[in-house]
Amino acid sequence: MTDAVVISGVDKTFETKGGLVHALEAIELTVSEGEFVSLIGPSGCGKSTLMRLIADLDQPTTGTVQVFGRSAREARIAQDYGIAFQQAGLLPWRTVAENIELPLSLHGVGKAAREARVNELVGLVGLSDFADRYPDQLSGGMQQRVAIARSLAEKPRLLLMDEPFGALDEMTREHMQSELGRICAETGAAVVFVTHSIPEAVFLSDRVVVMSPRPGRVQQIVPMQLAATSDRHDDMREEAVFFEMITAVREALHQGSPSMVRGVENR
Ligand SMILES: Nc1ncnc2c1ncn2[C@@H]1O[C@H](COP(=O)(O)OP(=O)(O)OP(=O)(O)O)[C@@H](O)[C@H]1O
Repeated sequence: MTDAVVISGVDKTFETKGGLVHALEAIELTVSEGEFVSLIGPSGCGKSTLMRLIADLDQPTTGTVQVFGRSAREARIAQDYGIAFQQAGLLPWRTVAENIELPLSLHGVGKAAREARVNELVGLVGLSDFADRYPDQLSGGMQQRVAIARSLAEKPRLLLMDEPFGALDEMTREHMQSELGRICAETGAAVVFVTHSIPEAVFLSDRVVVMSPRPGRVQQIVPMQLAATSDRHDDMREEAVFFEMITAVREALHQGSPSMVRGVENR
């Protein structure tokens, strides 16, 4: 089996008018095939930067990033993964259905198969009645759900998700977490997931990567001693072991300075 993501010795420095910003330092991280890994840490610790390096939207200053054994660049060209980032990034002149089917049409999937997949996906994200609307007719949370549906269109082996549920209300958010868990179990996709919510990270992940304040380093990797991600259900949110894992992640975050917890939600 080839690992989904291998990050070795990665540093990232930005040159700004105010001087050098050392965003990431000595990052080592491997995400196995089918594994769900969350990144959590204080605001500005480099979570989004790390995601952008994996997606080849930016390059490391030193070190390497591999995706399914290829360079990040080759993986991007081969479109080995689906992306859902904070900004929904929808095309305003395309309807919901047309946005979701875009990756499929780009890859020559036939009309009937595209329609069937889009129907499935709008149902999944609760937007069946909105398939013909345009993005500016939707709330921010709904736009985010369209972006999630689009990232899933091709059943990718790897999903890169940067706070995809940040704009959703709590009820929808928990629903989407359960759905994402189910989808990943079904498709065997590996996921790298950025969140500010400890319970969200715990509910979804096999392992939670706790990052330090800038320059972001991997401070601790906390394995979730819970049922397999494919067997997790909403009732788990009320179990003692769930709270134990929340405490374990919170304590890992607190290992840094007290300001560590800024930008991290306990809800
Ligand atoms: N293109 C850039 N140019 C200069 N500095 C940058 C750039 N991108 C990110 N940074 C800086 O790198 C650091 C890490 O930013 P990043 O957005 O990755 O953090 P984050 O952990 O995702 O934050 P948040 O939780 O607030 O979303 C920050 O200090 C940020 O200002």
